[in-house]
Amino acid sequence: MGSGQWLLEKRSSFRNDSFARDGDNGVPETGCLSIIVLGASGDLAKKKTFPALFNLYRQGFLQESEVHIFGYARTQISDDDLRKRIRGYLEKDGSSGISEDLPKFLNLIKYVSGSYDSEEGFQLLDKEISEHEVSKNTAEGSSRRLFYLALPPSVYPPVCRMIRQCCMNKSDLGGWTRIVVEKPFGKDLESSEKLSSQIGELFEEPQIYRIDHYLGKELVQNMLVLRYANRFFLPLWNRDNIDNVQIVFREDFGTEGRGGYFDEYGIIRDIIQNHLLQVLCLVAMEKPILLKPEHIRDAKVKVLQSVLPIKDEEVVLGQHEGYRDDPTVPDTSNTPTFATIILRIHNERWEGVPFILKAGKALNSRKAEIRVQFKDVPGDIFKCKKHGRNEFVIRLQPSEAIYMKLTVKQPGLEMSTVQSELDLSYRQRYQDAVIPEAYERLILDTIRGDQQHFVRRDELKAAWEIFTPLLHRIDNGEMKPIPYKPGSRGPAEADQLLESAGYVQTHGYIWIPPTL
Ligand SMILES: NC(=O)C1=CN([C@@H]2O[C@H](COP(=O)(O)OP(=O)(O)OC[C@H]3O[C@@H](n4cnc5c(N)ncnc54)[C@H](OP(=O)(O)O)[C@@H]3O)[C@@H](O)[C@H]2O)C=CC1
Ligand SMILES: O=C1O[C@H](COP(=O)(O)O)[C@@H](O)[C@H](O)[C@H]1O
Repeated sequence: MGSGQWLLEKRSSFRNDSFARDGDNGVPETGCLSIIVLGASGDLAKKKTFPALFNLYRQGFLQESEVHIFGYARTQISDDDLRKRIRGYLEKDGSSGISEDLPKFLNLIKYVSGSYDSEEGFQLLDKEISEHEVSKNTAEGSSRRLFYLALPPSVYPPVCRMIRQCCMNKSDLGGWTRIVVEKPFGKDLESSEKLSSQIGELFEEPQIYRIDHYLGKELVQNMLVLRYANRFFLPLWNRDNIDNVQIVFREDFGTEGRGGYFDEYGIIRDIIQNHLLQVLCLVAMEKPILLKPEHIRDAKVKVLQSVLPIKDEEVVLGQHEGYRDDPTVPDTSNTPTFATIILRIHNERWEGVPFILKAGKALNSRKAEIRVQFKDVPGDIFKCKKHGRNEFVIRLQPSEAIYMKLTVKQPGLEMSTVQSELDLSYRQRYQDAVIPEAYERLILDTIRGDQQHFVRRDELKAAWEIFTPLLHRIDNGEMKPIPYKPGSRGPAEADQLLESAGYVQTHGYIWIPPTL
């Protein structure tokens, strides 16, 4: 077991309550905090992890007097080289005060170089962390160590082993050691379970934060509030009223230098099995007993376990033309860059309602949304059908909004009807609010010990159970993607599938986000 003492998190389930945060239960949440970004030389670290940490620092969540940030990777660079690499990404938002805050933040960052599977580098890392803890006069053991694995999953097992052997918090005086792991967590059920067991032998579940950054998005976090704090939705949210649900992710760019990674995984593993499925859970789950992480995650697991096996005829795969021109993508690649998949939930609430998950790269727009389409009005005396159905749309990005498409009387002397909307556009309604980046919020949760917005092991298993048979059929070449033009809507067959599932497109109506 090496020098690291086995440290269990000293948190009760009450501590996990998202409304019961720092300092509950006698666990000190102040004192030295070391955040270690492993894979600090990489893409995610510079684009997301360090900028999120900087934003937390600027808002006072990371105090200079107690926090230190360490970058760790194999690349041989100096502290200053790392600072230079990330500087441009931190300056990006250009808000006032950045020029004063930036040097102070960069000064908190130290870089340690070492391999991912030998003790030498991790012993050096431990020495640096300990020196920092001592310099802050932290009693041994009361410090907090957060390891963020911004690394390919192939190195998670050796890295976790090294952390465990060399870098754990040394005693049990109320501090903690936590690890954050990125998706994709495995490639199928078997590999994911193997990875879970390997990490599970080293860390307890409360120490493991499996991040899915969609769970940190403002309107994803709003989902349970909308559903359970508003009387209107309660009686409507079921098979009696809802005809179909779409959860859509579109990007108007391709794999952008990540072709090698993407080709190994494809759009289902990259977006659908994790991000869109997590959103589906929040749309479809039953009400949790309480707003505590374990109750919420229990409810999510339950709905995942009620998903029926995917039928081949309810899947359309696509690959955009030009995808294989990327030198890191094999000429014969069968990897989908687009997929529409219908999931069916076998329970009292959702029997017969298709949940249409759609994701694609190199399409005609960038957006992510949840679109709940209601059934036609029975005994329709206004001939509303010709205008389209009621829809409740949650626009996750860009331009966060919640709007409801409904039929109203056309203003004027005539009694005619028209499709309109009730619109809650965030930029207009909350003009002074700054919507935090998903990573920012989730990293703060890891520091606070709140696992509500992280994926539990059994949830991950249930998610892979749904997609593994389909993924294996694609990997074996039994299902082929249809070519589509970059900048298009994807294969026409996907729209046909939507129609056959019952989705009725509203013609002649486009929601235009209001401008100030
Ligand atoms: N980039 C993104 O936008 C997103 C990434 N993710 C996930 O985050 C994690 C990190 O992603 P990203 O930063 O893009 O990855 P990178 O490919 O940039 O890898 C990060 C670092 O890991 C080291 N590394 C790369 N390949 C290997 C390897 N085969 N063996 C050992 N070390 C390696 C490199 O550091 P060095 O050589 O210096 O040691 C590299 O700088 C991945 O799990 C990814 O799926 C999730 C969401 C979005
Ligand atoms: O996890 C990933 O997400 C991004 C999209 O994230 P968003 O927050 O910009 O919607 C995607 O581009 C990438 O392929 C995927 O790995």
